[in-house]
Amino acid sequence: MPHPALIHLFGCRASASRLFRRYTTFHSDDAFAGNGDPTERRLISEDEKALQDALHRQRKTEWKRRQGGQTFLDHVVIHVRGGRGGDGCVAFHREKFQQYGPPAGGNGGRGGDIYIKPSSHLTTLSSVPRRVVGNPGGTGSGTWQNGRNGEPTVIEVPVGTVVRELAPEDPSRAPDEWEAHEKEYEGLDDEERRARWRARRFVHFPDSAGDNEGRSAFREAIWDLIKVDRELRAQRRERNAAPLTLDLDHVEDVTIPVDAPLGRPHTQNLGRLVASGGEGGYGNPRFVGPENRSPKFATRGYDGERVSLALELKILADIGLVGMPNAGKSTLLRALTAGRAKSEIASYAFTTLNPFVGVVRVGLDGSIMGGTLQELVHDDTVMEKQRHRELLESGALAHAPTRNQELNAAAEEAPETALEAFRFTVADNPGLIAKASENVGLGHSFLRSMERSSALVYVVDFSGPAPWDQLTVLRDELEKYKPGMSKRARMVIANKADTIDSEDVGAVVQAKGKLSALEEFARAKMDGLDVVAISGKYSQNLRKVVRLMRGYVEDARREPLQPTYAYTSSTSNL
Ligand SMILES: Nc1nc2c(ncn2[C@@H]2O[C@H](COP(=O)(O)OP(=O)(O)OP(=O)(O)O)[C@@H](O)[C@H]2O)c(=O)[nH]1
Ligand SMILES: [Mg+2]
Repeated sequence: MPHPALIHLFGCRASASRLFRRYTTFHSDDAFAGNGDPTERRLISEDEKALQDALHRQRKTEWKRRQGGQTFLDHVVIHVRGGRGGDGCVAFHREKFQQYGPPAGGNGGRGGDIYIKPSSHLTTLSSVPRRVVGNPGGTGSGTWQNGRNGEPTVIEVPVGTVVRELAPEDPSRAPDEWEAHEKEYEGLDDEERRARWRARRFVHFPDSAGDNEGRSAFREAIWDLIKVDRELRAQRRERNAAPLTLDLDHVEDVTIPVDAPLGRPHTQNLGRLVASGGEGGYGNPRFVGPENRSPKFATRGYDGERVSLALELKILADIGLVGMPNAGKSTLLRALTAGRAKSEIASYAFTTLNPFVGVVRVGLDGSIMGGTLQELVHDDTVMEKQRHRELLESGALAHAPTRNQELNAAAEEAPETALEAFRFTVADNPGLIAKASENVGLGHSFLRSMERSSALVYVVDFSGPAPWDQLTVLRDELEKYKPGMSKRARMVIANKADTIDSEDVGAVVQAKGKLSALEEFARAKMDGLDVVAISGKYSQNLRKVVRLMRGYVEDARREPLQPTYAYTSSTSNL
C-alpha cells in the first residue's frame, strides 16, 4: 500500500502504486529474478547469487584494469578458422565448330592457412584479433582455370607468448569444423541429413541434380568423398588428442615456401602454422570415366580447420614483489632501479594495475647503479610532478644538467662504481589482498606473470601494528593461486622503516621489538625467510636487499632450467 504522501505527490493512486511497487521490489532484502511481475518472480538460490556477484566483480576488475587508456593484456582466447577451399566448377568446353566439347571446369583453390608469429614490436596482446578467418580459395572456372589459393594470414603476437590449443572439454573452446556441422544436422532424419550433406559437397550443372543422382559415377564420387571425410575426421581426432603448444620466446628466422608470382621471393617467414585452410573442390573433368564422358557435377571446397587458442604473455622477471596495496612495492622498484622504472606511486590502494618490470644494475662495489639519482626521494608521483613543474616554471632547471650528463658526472667522480657487476629484473605487481582468489580487489590473475620468476619477495608495511598478519594473507593467496608457489618466497622486506621517530626512544625500542617478532615469525612460520627493514622512499638499507636478491638470482641461474610452461586451468578471473 503506497504512502498517502506518494498519492498526494503523484495525483493519482495508480502512479503512486507503480512507484511504490518498483521501490519495494528494488529495495527488497530478498533477491528476485524475473521481469518484476510478482507472478514471475522467483527466489534466487545462494549459488546463483554468488555467481552473479562474482561476474559483477569480474566486470568491475576488468574495467578498472583498462582505466587510463591502459590496454595491457596478458591472457586472451582467440578463435581461428582456416580459409575455406574454393568450389570446383562444372563447365564444358565450347568453341567454334565444337558444340559439345569435353568437361572443362577448373578445380577450386586451397583456403588460406593461418600462422602465428612472434614480433618484437608488440608488448601486449591487446592488438591481437579475437577472431581470425583465413582467406577463402577462389572457385574454379571454365576452360580448365583453377581458382587461386587463399593468401596465408599471419597473426602477430609479442615475443614471450605461449600458445596453447584448447582441448575439446574446455568450456571456452569454440566447436571445431566437424562439431559445427553436426550442430547443423541436429534434429534431422537420415534422409534430410543425406540431402544436406550432398548439397554441401556437390555442385551440379543447372537442372542436372536429379539426373546425376541416378548415375554410377556420382555414386562412386559420393563414396570417395565419404572416405575423405573419414580421413579428415581421424586427423581431427589425432589433433584433439595432442593439442598444439608453442612457446614463442624468440623471433625465429624460418622461411617456408609460398606461392608467389615470378620475380618475387618464393619463401617467406610466416611463423608457425596453427590452422590449415580447407582443400579446394574438384572440377568436373576429374569425374570423367569410361561410363560417363560428360559428368555434370563437381565438388565443393572443404572448410578450414577451426581451433581456439589461449594466448598467454609471460613477463620474465628474476624477482617478483608480492605485497598488499600501499605496502610500497612500486616505491621499492623505483628505488632499486635508481628512479629509472617509472611505476606510479600514490597513497591509495591499487595504484598499480598491471605488472611492471624494472632492471636492477649492481655496481662492482655492490651499490645500485644510477649515480647521483640514488639520493632522490621517491615520493608520490603527483607530488613529484608538481614539484618538477614548480621548478620548471621558476626557471631553476634552465641550466640543470640532463639526466645523462648527471650520470656521466657521477661516473667520472667514482669510476669504480660505474662498472656494472650484475644485472637482474624485478617485477612490481598490483596489490594482493585476502580473498583475491575469489576475485576480490584486482583478483590474482596477474600472478600468472610471476609463475616464471625464480624468487618472490614479500613487501610488508612495517608501520602497521602487526606486519606478520600481512605475511600470512600473502602466503595463503599465493598457495590458493597455485599450490607450492609460496615456496618460492625468499625474503620479507619490512618497508617504511623511516616512519619510526628516531628521537623517540620508546618508539625505537618498540620498533626493534616488532622487527624481532617479525624475524621470529619468518623463521618459525615461514621456513626461515630473510627479513630486512628498509625505507623505499629514502633508499635506505637497499644494499643488503640487493645483495640478497643477487644471491637468489645467482642460485636460480645455476640450477637447470625449469620446464618452460606449466598451465593452470584454474587461473581465470572467476
Ligand atoms: N614513509 C614512507 N612512505 C612510503 C615508503 N614506501 C612507500 N611509501 C608511501 O606509501 C604509499 C604507497 O606506495 P606505493 O609504492 O604506491 O605502494 P604499492 O605497494 O605499489 O601500492 P599498490 O600499487 O596500490 O599496490 C605512497 O604514498 C608512498 O609514498 C617508505 O619507505 N616510507
Ligand atoms: Mg604499486
